[in-house]
Amino acid sequence: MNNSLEIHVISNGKLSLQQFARRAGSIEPFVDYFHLREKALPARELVEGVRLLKEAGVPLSKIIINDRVDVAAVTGAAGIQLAFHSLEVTQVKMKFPLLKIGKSIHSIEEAQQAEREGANYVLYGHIFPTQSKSGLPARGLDSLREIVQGVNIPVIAIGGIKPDNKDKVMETGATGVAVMSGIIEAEAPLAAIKAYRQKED
Ligand SMILES: Cc1nc(C(=O)O)sc1CCOP(=O)(O)O
Repeated sequence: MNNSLEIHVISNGKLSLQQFARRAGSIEPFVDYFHLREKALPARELVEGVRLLKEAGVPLSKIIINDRVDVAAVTGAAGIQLAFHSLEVTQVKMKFPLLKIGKSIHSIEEAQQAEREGANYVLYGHIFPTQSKSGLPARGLDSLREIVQGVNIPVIAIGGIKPDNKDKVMETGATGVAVMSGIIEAEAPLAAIKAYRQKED
């Protein structure tokens, strides 16, 4: 397998943790990172979610927790995905220097600030129209390219990314893509992830 495209798969808050873990386990070799993004769940259930992921064959080195630094810390997950309402990158970095820190950003200024603060990568979107962000205009490939050229850390693109548009995303210089509905909600997640991995030679 050619792993040049970094693929992040994000939970959607709709599947049970058991379902998410089972599907994650079935596609684990093809995925670089799994994000546990379950805004409605309390910390204790998120910790259980990490346990289920590990049981399904997903190593801690591939698990990123959304927002909840406490959950990342106690589980030993590899990373944390911070949003605008989360703790600041600098605060997290000071206490947890080994944690991989991703910051969700929506402008070039936010991207550059995240880089200055020590984020390991930024997540930028939404690039294409997506049901997850209906009503908000998509930011498009040109603005993604501007972000990529404006920082020295990896940029992961998110929002409406499908097998037939991921090559255009990669052409901007983005390091990878993050996908919610296109993989984990697919009827056949394994076929779906393989479609994202095609034509990468
Ligand atoms: C979780 C999330 N964050 C976004 C952002 O723009 O920051 S877009 C998004 C949802 C992406 O879902 P899908 O892959 O199904 O389009």
